[in-house]
Amino acid sequence: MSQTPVIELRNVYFQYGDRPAVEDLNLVVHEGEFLGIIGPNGAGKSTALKLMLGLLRPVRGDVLLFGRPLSEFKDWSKIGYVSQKAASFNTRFPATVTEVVETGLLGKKGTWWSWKENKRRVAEALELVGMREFADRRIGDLSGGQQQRVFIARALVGDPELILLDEPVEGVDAEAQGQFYDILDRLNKVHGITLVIVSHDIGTISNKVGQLACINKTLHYHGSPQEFMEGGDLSGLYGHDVKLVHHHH
Ligand SMILES: Nc1ncnc2c1ncn2[C@@H]1O[C@H](COP(=O)(O)OP(=O)(O)OP(=O)(O)O)[C@@H](O)[C@H]1O
Repeated sequence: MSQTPVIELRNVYFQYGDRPAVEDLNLVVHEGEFLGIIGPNGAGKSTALKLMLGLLRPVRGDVLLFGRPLSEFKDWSKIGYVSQKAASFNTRFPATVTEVVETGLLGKKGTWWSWKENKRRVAEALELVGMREFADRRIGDLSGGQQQRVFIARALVGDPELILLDEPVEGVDAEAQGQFYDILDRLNKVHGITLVIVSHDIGTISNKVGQLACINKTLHYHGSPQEFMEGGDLSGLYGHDVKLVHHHH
């Protein structure tokens, strides 16, 4: 296993207008990890993810991907992203499942596969998320949980080493959430893909991930989910939301 972190945030600072969203944030993610990022509403979790993806540039501090500063990093095909917006996808959008997954191959600089190779990759990605039989269905005709699996397939189709997911199971029913986490677990354990997932749901996420990072502008905790749950006093961080902590299984 390589020692170079997959993601490294060093004293990262970001603000929208004059309101800081991320302050002095340090975070290291190693190859093969399954990291959950939690924190209260407006804590800067989505902002942190966008900083990792180069969608936002830090005002101060450094972001390194696979050991390279963001400004030098070009290997975007190594990274898949499932955005928060995927959950509020316009269900009247007329594309088929195959077409949605194919968009994950667009914009992958330096890769130009044949039509046949593209088809093979799409089929393989759909197979991995158990959605191959839905290939020709319209995305809008699927349930929320099935749509989310299609969005994972889209993130997977370029064969990434790292996938970042921003609250991907928001609004998805409990059974579909379970299936979704099973897929993530397999991608991580069997395929060795490093995963970073942002979630509101501390109770569920703590049972799924290997590492937990708790962010409220800056990093408040980084370690095992078990220790975090046993550690107790989150009131300083969560205020009235501490009740969520009792939701462990
Ligand atoms: N595009 C934007 N313009 C201005 N302010 C923004 C923008 N995006 C986020 N913010 C603000 O920055 C702060 C951090 O937002 P962010 O979405 O990163 O938090 P979050 O932890 O992901 O929140 P949530 O759990 O509610 O999704 C919030 O106060 C938010 O209102």
